[in-house]
Amino acid sequence: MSEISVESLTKEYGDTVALDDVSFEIPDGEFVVVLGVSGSGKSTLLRCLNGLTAPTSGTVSVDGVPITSPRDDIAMIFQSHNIIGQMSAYSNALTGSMSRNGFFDSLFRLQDRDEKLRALEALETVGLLDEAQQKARQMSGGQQQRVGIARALVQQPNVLLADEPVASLDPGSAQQVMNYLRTAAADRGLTAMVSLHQVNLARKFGQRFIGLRDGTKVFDGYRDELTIDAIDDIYGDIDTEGMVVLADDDDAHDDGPSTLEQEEAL
Ligand SMILES: Nc1ncnc2c1ncn2[C@@H]1O[C@H](COP(=O)(O)OP(=O)(O)OP(=O)(O)O)[C@@H](O)[C@H]1O
Repeated sequence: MSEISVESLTKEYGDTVALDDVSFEIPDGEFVVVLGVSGSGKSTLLRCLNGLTAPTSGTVSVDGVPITSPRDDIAMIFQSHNIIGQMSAYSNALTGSMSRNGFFDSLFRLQDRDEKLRALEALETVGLLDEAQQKARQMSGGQQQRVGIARALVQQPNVLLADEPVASLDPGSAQQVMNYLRTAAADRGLTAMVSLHQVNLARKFGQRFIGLRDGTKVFDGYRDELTIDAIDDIYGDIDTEGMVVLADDDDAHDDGPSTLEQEEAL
C-alpha cells in the first residue's frame, strides 16, 4: 500500500504544455481512473508517476519519496502488452522480476523458488494458471493483457499504473481485463491509477476519477460526482450522449463493481 502525492506538476514539450499545474493526493489502496480526450495528458501523467518522464516543474512522490526514475515498487502496464510472443505465459510473468534480477537472469529462469511461485500465483490471480505453459502469441489480446498484469504483479509493486490497458480489446475482453485488474489491486491492497477512453467502463470499475483537459485537471471526484455535466467538462465539445449510462443505484463511491457485475464480466 502506498500514497501518491502530485504537486503542481507541469510537463512541457517545447511549446506544448502536456500537463499544466496538476495537483492531487491519492490515499493507500484507492483505484483511480484518469479520463480525457486523446492528447489531454493521461499518458504523460502516468509516465511522470512511473519516473519514465521527468516533470518540467512540480513533484510526484510515493510515500513521501520523490519519483526521479522507475522504481521496483511502481509497476506499469501498457496498452501494447509488451509481451514476448515466443515465450510462455509463465516465462513472461517471470520477467516481472527483471528489475531485481536483470533481464537475462529473468529470461533464463534463474529465479529462486519464491519468484517462480509468485509467477504462478500471479497467473492464478488473472485466471491463467491452466494456460501457464501456453505460448503468448497463441493467446488472445485479452489473455495477453492478463499476462501483462501477472508480470506487473510479480514485480511486487505497491502502486499499479496502467496506460489504456484495454484500448485495443473488444468490449467483453475489456471488461474481463478490467475486472481482473480491479480484483488484483483490491486483493493485494495496491494503489492503482488507470487511464481509460471508455467512460462506461471507467464508471463501472473506477472508484475515483481524475479528468484532464488540455493538460489541466478539470475533475477530481468519486462515482456519484461523475455526472453528465462533469463528463461534458472533461470531454468538451465532443458529443457525450451515449458515452455514459447512469444506473439508478450508481451512487456509491467506494464499493467497486458488484458481485453480479463481476460474474457478468467473467
Ligand atoms: N515525447 C513527446 N514529445 C512531444 N510532445 C509530446 C510527447 N509526448 C506527449 N506529447 C504531447 O503532449 C500532449 C499530451 O500527450 P499524452 O500522450 O500525454 O496524451 P494522452 O491523453 O495520453 O493521449 P492518448 O489518449 O492519445 O494516448 C499531446 O499534445 C502530445 O502530442
